[in-house]
Amino acid sequence: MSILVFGRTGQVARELQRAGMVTALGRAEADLSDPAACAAAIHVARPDCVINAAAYTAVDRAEDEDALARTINAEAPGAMARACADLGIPFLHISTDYVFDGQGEAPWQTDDATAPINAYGRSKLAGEEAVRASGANAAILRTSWVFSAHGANFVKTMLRLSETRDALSVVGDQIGGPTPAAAIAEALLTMAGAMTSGQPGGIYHFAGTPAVSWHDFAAEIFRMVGRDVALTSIPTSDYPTPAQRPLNSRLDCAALATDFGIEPPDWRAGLRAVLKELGI
Ligand SMILES: NC(=O)C1=CN([C@@H]2O[C@H](COP(=O)(O)OP(=O)(O)OC[C@H]3O[C@@H](n4cnc5c(N)ncnc54)[C@H](OP(=O)(O)O)[C@@H]3O)[C@@H](O)[C@H]2O)C=CC1
Ligand SMILES: Cc1cn([C@H]2C[C@H](O)[C@@H](COP(=O)(O)OP(=O)(O)O[C@H]3O[C@@H](C)C(=O)[C@@H](O)[C@H]3O)O2)c(=O)[nH]c1=O
Ligand SMILES: [Mg+2]
Repeated sequence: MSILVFGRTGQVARELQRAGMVTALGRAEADLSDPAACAAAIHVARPDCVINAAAYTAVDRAEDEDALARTINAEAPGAMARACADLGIPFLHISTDYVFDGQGEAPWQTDDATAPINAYGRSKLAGEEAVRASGANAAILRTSWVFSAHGANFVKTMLRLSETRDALSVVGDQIGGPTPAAAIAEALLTMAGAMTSGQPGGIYHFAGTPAVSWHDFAAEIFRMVGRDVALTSIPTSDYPTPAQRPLNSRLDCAALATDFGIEPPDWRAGLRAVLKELGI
């Protein structure tokens, strides 16, 4: 099975290249700010399946770059999905917990109403809609709080800050599931195999378990690495950022287990593996 991946340097893109026999297109080969070029790349490659692992992921910056975020996160995936529909091949796309408004405490179901509260989330929701409208056999995998040894993520931010600071304040009222990029790659490859054999896609959730606050995630990072950082749990109101973030990011992952046999990963095992890879 030949799999074409958009994205080469990103967290999930790297893990896809490590886990499977895939052809990865970096920004130089396919720039998502040019949706037609992405569609053309699919027609040239004629793969059995396409996975989009590239996205505009700078949540705060998106507030000022709404149009660019929309082109990359919505128009480009839409064009990719339509190319896959033309070729009759499956398309797998990654979305986010940030399509929800974060109200309540119940884990979000795949068919719960979406209502993004920031520009990144709105661009990702528009991407979901473009993919669903394409007519392709498409899967949209919503995940959250992605971390790996590479790229920019909360684990690496905490480790970096702890080198120069012995006290940190981290929000304790945003709750979600940290998700290892390697587990997302594995899930996508399993889904790609099943969909290439005819299984229908749909919207699915996939996040690490158990759900925690960013503060408790940070505490576990420092506990595992044995760094003595004085951590204070603060409310979101004490950590102002350009983009508003949802308080409740819990994702109900049951459908993916039922339909594809993929269970949510324990993020603590994933964290241990990432710290080992970082040599800590
Ligand atoms: N990170 C997270 O916490 C979460 C991510 N997601 C979703 O998961 C998916 C993968 O995210 P993740 O691996 O963390 O992403 P990263 O932020 O690690 O990487 C983003 C990737 O997209 C590429 N990219 C960005 N802009 C363009 C462009 N114009 N043309 C071509 N490539 C581009 C980047 O390339 P370059 O290096 O050249 O910039 C990079 O390879 C995305 O769909 C994201 O929305 C969902 C939930 C949480
Ligand atoms: C650095 C730092 C962050 N924070 C807070 C800010 C924020 O609420 C939370 C996490 O910070 P980040 O900048 O990593 O969060 P963010 O980049 O918004 O992470 C999101 O990225 C996008 C792409 C997604 O799709 C989401 O699932 C989610 O992973 O921690 C603190 O409270 N103290 C700190 O010292
Ligand atoms: Mg970020």
